[in-house]
Parts: sequence; structure tokens; C-alpha cells
Amino acid sequence: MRIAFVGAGNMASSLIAGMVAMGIDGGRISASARRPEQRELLKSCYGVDVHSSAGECAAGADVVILSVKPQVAQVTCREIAPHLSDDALILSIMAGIPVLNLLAWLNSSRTSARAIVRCMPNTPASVGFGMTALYASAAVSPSQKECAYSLMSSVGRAIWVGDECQFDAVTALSGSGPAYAYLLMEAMVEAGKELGLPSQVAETLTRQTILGAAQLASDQGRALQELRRQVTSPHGTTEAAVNLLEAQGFKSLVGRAVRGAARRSAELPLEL
Ligand SMILES: NC(=O)C1=CN([C@@H]2O[C@H](COP(=O)(O)OP(=O)(O)OC[C@H]3O[C@@H](n4cnc5c(N)ncnc54)[C@H](OP(=O)(O)O)[C@@H]3O)[C@@H](O)[C@H]2O)C=CC1
Ligand SMILES: O=C(O)[C@@H]1CCC=N1
Repeated sequence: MRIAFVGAGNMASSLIAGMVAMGIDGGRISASARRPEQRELLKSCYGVDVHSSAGECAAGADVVILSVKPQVAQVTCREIAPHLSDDALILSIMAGIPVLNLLAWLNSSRTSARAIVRCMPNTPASVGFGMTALYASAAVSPSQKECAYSLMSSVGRAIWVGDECQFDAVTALSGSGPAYAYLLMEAMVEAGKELGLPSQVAETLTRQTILGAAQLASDQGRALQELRRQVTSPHGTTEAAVNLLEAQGFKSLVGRAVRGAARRSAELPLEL
């Protein structure tokens, strides 16, 4: 199976890194990027076949992963359409771009609809801890669904969502989510330093704490509130911090931020 990444920046590189680490041969992957230094990096790190032309990259591939910015989705789809194999499976990781648009741009002169799966991965895929949501369009066969699922499962967890409308929420939660965690970690490191800890110590304490908390939380049998309660001794230190966070509207602030991301995802196709 040949896999082509059309656009190979941050997210595509994370997927390539994860796939190669999980045993997919870099020689079966092609990738297009405009910057020569990015192409050189992908070639030297992962042994992938690199191209400056999106059309050449996609030509003859069994799976084509659309991973350019949403703003250049249309021009890129129109560019690759004449080069695609008849039975190519298209995975789009682009935020906000609905299947209907992709079908129109990719269909070229075809009479039957292309098989398109929308995917929303995230960057921890690079270390095998990605989270990808998938949505299959009507033309996707059961074996193509299996192919999309196993590819994305190779770099972490994957789940199907039954309704494409949920993709804005998915993008806001798990697509953008790693950035929220890093922002929290940055704030914790800064607070640790302000309390007098050496920078290295504050970084190590924060990174390992979030890793440990995430590892515990990965067991869905354990309610998040219960995990929090186990840390929070009555009248203790955690309670002092959590009370302050709640009084200052932490949850509602996070809620507003996530809704803002979902709104932005919904706006993206209106700007094409
Ligand atoms: N970053 C993330 O965490 C996630 C991103 N996504 C989605 O993935 C997609 C890519 O995002 P991200 O990787 O962050 O973006 P990047 O800017 O890092 O990567 C975009 C890639 O597309 C290439 N490209 C840009 N413009 C063109 C063009 N006109 N023609 C051909 N290639 C072009 C770039 O080449 P060059 O850099 O050489 O100019 C680069 O390889 C987006 O649609 C985003 O919504 C989805 C989930 C998570
Ligand atoms: O910020 C973005 O638009 C992309 C989509 C999800 C994560 N990064």
C-alpha cells in the first residue's frame, strides 16, 4: 500500500513519525512540501519519497492524506484530482472542510463519488499516543473503512463519529486539545519558578505530573471527579488551589475557549 501526504507540515510529520515508528516502511510513504528544507528533513529522518508537486506526490497512491492548511484546500484538491487513482482512498485531516466540498473539488470528470474519510488526528500521534476521530462518506467501502481505521489506530486511538456535524466539536476538543494541556503546563512551570524552584526542576515536576495524571485518566473506568477527589485532602493544599480556580471560573473559561475553537472550525469553510 502506498500512502501519500499532500502537505507535510506539523501534523503530517507527526503522523509520518508515528507510522514509521510503528513499523510502516518510510519507502511506502510519499510527501509533498513546498520548502526544500522540510522535504530534506522528511527524507533524512523517515526515508519518505518527497515531492514539491502535490499532483506528483498523490499520483498512483492507494491512500492520499490531505494535510495542507484549509485555506489552500480547494486549489490543492483541484491540482491533485487528475492524478488520483480511480480507487484511491482519500483521508482529509483538514479542520473545517466538509466532505461535500472535497467531493466537488476532487471529483474531476468522474461519475461516481470519491471515497473520502474525514479524520481529526492530533500531534501526540508522533509518539503513538494520538487520538483520531473519523467520519466516512457514503462512498467508502467497509474494507476502506477498515484501512482508514487501522492506519490511524497505528499511531494511537481512533474512533468513528456517526455525524459529520460533530467534527467542529471534535476538532476543538482533541485536535486542538494538546495545546490547552501545554498552556496549562507552561503556567504551572512559571508558577513553580515564581515560588523559587530552579527552571529545570519546575519543568520536570510539571511534565511528569501531567504525564502521570493523563496515564491514570486513560482508564475510563475511573471517573475524573474521583481521581481529582483522591488528590484533594479536606482543608489541604489542593483544595486551596481548586477552590480558587473554580471561584475564578476556570471551567467556564475552558468551556468558552473550546466553544471558540469549534466556532472557528465552523467558520473555516465560509472563508474559502
Ligand atoms: N497541527 C495540528 O495539530 C493539527 C492540524 N490539523 C490539520 O492539518 C492541516 C495541516 O496543519 P499543520 O500541519 O499544522 O500546518 P503546516 O503549515 O505545518 O503544514 C502545511 C503543509 O502544507 C504545505 N502547503 C502549504 N501551502 C501549500 C500550497 N499552496 N500547496 C501545497 N502545499 C502547501 C506546507 O508546505 P511548506 O511548509 O513547505 O510551505 C506544509 O507542508 C491543517 O488543515 C490542519 O487543520 C489537524 C489536526 C491537528
Ligand atoms: O489549529 C488548528 O486549526 C489545527 C486544527 C486542530 C489543531 N490544529
